[in-house]
Amino acid sequence: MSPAAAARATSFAATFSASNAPSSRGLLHRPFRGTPARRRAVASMAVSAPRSSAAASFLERRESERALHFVKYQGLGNDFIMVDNRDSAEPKVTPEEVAKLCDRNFGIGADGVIFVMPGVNGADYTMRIFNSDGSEPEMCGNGVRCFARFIAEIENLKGTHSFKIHTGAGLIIPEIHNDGKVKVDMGQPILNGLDVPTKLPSTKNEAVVQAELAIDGLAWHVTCVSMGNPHCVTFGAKELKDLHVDDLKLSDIGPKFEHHEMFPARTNTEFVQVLSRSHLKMRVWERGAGATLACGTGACAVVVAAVLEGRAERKCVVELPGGPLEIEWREDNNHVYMTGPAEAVFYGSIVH
Ligand SMILES: N[C@@H](CCC[C@H](N)C(=O)O)C(=O)O
Repeated sequence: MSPAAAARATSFAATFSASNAPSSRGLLHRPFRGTPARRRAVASMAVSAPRSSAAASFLERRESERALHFVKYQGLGNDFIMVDNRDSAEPKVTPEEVAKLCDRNFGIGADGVIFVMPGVNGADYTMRIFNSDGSEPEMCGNGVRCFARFIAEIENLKGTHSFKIHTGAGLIIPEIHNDGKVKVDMGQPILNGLDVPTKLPSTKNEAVVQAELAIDGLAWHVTCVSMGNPHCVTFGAKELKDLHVDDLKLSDIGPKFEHHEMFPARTNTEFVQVLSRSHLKMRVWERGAGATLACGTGACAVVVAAVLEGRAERKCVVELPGGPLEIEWREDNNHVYMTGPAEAVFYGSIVH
């Protein structure tokens, strides 16, 4: 069955509504209090025609049957369907269903689905994320900022807050600031090539720095970094004078990195242009999601790689197609910190 046909065959139906519509209920039982921009975004997704009582009762019935409420969040255009899964240690949606829900034509459309689950090992919460192809990565930087804002919404918390989040990459600590931005302690980068993992030989102690990777007749110089999930960072190839990231055809070249035999767990790939020693521009091809507008773990890996290659300072602004992230790789504790936005864009329910 083609992916399109498979998506059509889904037993899910998603109904979208502004959360202050009369029939909105479940996850968030209160009016949407977003900024005007957020309200506009929500309104543009809502069905604006007045509901007949028959339609209203149909929607009420569908919602009360086995509706799973979600909130769609985005961080620099990296978008996620957030599910409140605090009452269960099992995700409420299967990986196959995730792929259908993330389909931009036949589903809700998203780069992934994120579940807020009960905390373990002393953490406040557990985050599980699934890519749009249904695969489960260890971590997601933009996702964890959305996760923090989503917790604040469902727990009705105002102002600054920080949480201990258990993830596949260990303990991650996001901190919500007064301006709504979220700063995240992303932990220490993993540089040992075998742990990234990559089969490329190490070039600097155990790290893989500026190693050659042959793709499409070019010898790409790559540095491999794990932020809990694997990243292959390149600033160019031997045969290329300068890399202009806007000129790349990511859908051609990205999959060749992602599925290269040197990456046994596949890889995320970042293509980077150095604008200055504190300003980098990148585009990303994500494992399991393809070209996205932003990748938080990717931006962290880029700064680590740029420092290892002597191209940049430890504190940089990283420009992504969806906007900038502030990244710092601190020398004193070896942790990487990421600061950026995250916001709710609309509310809806999935009917099983
Ligand atoms: N967009 C994310 C990364 C999501 C996971 C990634 N596709 C993987 O498979 O490792 C981010 O912001 O970090």
